[in-house]
Amino acid sequence: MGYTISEKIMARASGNEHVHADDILWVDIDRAMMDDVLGPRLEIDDRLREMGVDVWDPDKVVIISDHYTPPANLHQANIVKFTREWAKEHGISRYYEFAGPCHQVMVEHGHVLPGSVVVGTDSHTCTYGALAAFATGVGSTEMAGVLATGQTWMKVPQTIRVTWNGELPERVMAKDVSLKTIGAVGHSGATYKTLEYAGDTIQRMMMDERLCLTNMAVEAGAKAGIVGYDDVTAEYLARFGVSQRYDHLNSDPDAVFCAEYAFKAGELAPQVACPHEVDHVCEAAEQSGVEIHQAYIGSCTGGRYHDLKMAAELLRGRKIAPGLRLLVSPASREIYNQCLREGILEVLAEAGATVLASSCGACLGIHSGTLADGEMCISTTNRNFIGRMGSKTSSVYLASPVTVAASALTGHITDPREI
Ligand SMILES: CC(C)[C@H](C(=O)O)[C@@H](O)C(=O)O
Ligand code: SF4
Repeated sequence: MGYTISEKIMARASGNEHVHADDILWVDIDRAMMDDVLGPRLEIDDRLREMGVDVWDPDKVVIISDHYTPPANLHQANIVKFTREWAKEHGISRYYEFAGPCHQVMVEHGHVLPGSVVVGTDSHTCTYGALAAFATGVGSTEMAGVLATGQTWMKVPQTIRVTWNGELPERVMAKDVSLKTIGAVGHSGATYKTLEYAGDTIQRMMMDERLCLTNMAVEAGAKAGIVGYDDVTAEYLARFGVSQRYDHLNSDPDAVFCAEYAFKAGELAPQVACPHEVDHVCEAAEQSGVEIHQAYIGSCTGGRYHDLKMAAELLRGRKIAPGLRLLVSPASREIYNQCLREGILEVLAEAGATVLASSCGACLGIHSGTLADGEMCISTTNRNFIGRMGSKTSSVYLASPVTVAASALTGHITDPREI
């Protein structure tokens, strides 16, 4: 019998030759990531003091102040200050702020390696599975235990294999693949499972697109999202000087999956997730009567270089609808600078976009783009829960960057292939 990628990683991390889905194990943590919201300031500082222990290995810890940067008020400013000082006090040199949402900062600074086990105090930590790592979100109390011991217990997840084959049509992106998949699996259909993406469509996807898929695995309830290791992974890692190959990090042909889904990429149309559930998915064209007030291109799932480039290609030489606001937040300072150098931000700004700092702010409605009562937004983010981007009476549609750009042009939800 063969093994899934998750089983292979869990075996290595627990010091066993082989493990199987549903085994409960102690695993060694290769990387612990904390953000400013659920990081040191909550349980963690108190619990470590109570236990009288310090961080087990400061070199394995990364802290990123991203949700509250730039701070919108004194409360947020003091949280960032506390987080910064805590990192210094505990000898954690990998501390970032004003660098962008943590899940982009982690991958573009080489903090995630294939086959590693990563835990983070943010639910979208599963993003790093795009690099064939096993990565998952944990609560602050659990993180305190990890910081004290360098270990945590885990049940080896069963794996749902999602296969996409064929060529994606023009202006259909990973976000559409992700939404279609979550629509089929359901918002709790993958609870405590690994959602593994495979097939030739996925193999052809660049890393920016794969990161969008694994990021949203948790929106189907998954413990982890994962894509097997291949040349795309190797080339991405080469940027950080990683020349080692990890060719064993694919599921064996006879691995056991608890469920399998298969989709044809050629048949996929641009998708939207309607308010207020991520699995409330339909084709963008079916919602063309919905007028919007705000369009948002940003976040750890929709603000990468390829996302902004696709949006700019559609918006070049055009103007957004009068009265509508288009906000753009590149998913990191690196992406911001690259888009600046290549003229992508200029194209977006000339179309009428307001370019914001790289931050989580608008994604969860805590600063720079909070929605007012009754407002409608189309967004490249990953959650459309009630009140997610501001007022409890506002609504959010999730879509790909190119669908958001097309909708910003017309003022209503628009299939980008109509532009
Ligand atoms: C604020 C934080 C707890 C949260 C998360 O864990 O995911 C946020 O990043 C989100 O996207 O909802
Ligand atoms: S960008 Fe949005 S989804 Fe990503 S970590 Fe920040 S708040 Fe969460």
